[in-house]
Amino acid sequence: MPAADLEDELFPSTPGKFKGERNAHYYFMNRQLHRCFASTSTMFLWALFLIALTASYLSFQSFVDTGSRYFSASWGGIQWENNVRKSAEIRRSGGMSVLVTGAAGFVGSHVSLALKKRGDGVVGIDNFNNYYDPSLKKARKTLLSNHGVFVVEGDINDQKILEKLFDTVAFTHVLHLAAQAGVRYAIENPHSYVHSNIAGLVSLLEVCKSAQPQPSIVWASSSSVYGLNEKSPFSELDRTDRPASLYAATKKAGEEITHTYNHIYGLSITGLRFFTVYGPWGRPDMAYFSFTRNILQGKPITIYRGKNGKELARDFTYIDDVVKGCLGALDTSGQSTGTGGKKRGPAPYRIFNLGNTQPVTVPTLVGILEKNLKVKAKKNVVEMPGNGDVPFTHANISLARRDFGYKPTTDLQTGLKKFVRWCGSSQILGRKILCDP
Ligand SMILES: O=C(O)[C@H]1O[C@H](OP(=O)(O)OP(=O)(O)OC[C@H]2O[C@@H](n3ccc(=O)[nH]c3=O)[C@H](O)[C@@H]2O)[C@H](O)[C@@H](O)[C@@H]1O
Repeated sequence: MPAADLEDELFPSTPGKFKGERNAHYYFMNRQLHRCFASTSTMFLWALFLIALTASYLSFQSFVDTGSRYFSASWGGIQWENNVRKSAEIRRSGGMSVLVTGAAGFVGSHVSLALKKRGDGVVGIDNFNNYYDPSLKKARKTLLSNHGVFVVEGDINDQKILEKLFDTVAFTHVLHLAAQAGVRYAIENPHSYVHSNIAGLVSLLEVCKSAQPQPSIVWASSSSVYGLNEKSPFSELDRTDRPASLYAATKKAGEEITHTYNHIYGLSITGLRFFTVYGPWGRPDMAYFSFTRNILQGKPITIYRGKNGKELARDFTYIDDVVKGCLGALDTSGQSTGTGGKKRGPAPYRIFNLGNTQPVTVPTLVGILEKNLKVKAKKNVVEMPGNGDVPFTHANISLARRDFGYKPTTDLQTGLKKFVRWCGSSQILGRKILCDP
């Protein structure tokens, strides 16, 4: 290598260095231009190369997406459509075809079964998330499938799947139960509440408002919307603007959002405020269920206590009573009035409490479990952490009684006895997966 070149390599020149020497300056400019062009063309080639690389990556991605959609789609296709249509078939005069969201959930599976048994058409949708053991949800799905109810695996945030369902079946009703449940979990995972209870709800309502014909909608609100309300029993006319948890706030938001869709698009809306629903096939995250499991496993349970040592109380409501309430609400929902996404007249907008009207304290609940399980609980009594709980709930149910004859008949003693029996039965998951040590 010539010395000058070597020098250039070792000490890269700057324009200022050669200012006084004309030749050297030209020589230098030449070299710079040459370099500049050389580097521009190299850059150009690199750019071309990168563009080609990106293009081939994108087309590969779209191939993979199309391929995986084609090969692994859990919905769509002739067989799938046949399953949906068959499941939605109405087998009684004056019957309904109902899309049940959250059908593999606790309340969803019970109501789906009850609808099917009386001859209504039912199609379920559920995202089988892992908020609690999804094997319980799969087991509920199997139970439903054995009774002719098809449950589609999908998320209510996916409007395409919802549109496909409405393209396949002209649902007369939607029973919307899919939600992120649980009061205290909102501290850990606030976004899941917004995702399911707000975004998911809007996604569903968007599809319902455009459906031809529009379905009537019955959906699950919650007793938690009463929040810090102290007036007892809770009436639908009481204040619900002081939620104590994000869960409650999203359910309250749901009541407002559904009102908007009723007002603008003429969707018939019925919101049901469930009061701590319990029973067989229930949710393992709820106190009665987790207490049962811990007592059976010899583990301690934590009992929360309110201010000044006051015992917490809930208007625990047995699942069969809630099922009757859901059927009553569906039967009396009235029709939506919109077509082509436009309201043609006023449509019903209703809200009902579905409670038991007999609040029971948490220590009493534990006592009943101990009696049924024949095991003493190891109790840790602690002050209620400020994570969303309210001290008590108590439903006034006169509206639901007046409008569809809602009348709960199962007290906590009887209901927990049935739950414990379910837990102990061998042919189902209850004892094996969820209750056994
Ligand atoms: O009524 C409702 O709307 C709500 O009812 C239940 O919420 P919650 O009443 O809090 O039911 P549990 O989680 O079973 O708790 C029942 C009672 O046991 C207490 N508890 C819970 C857990 C625990 O470890 N210890 C304990 O003392 C709670 O503070 C509460 O007073 C459901 O989990 C919600 O999804 C539903 O919306």
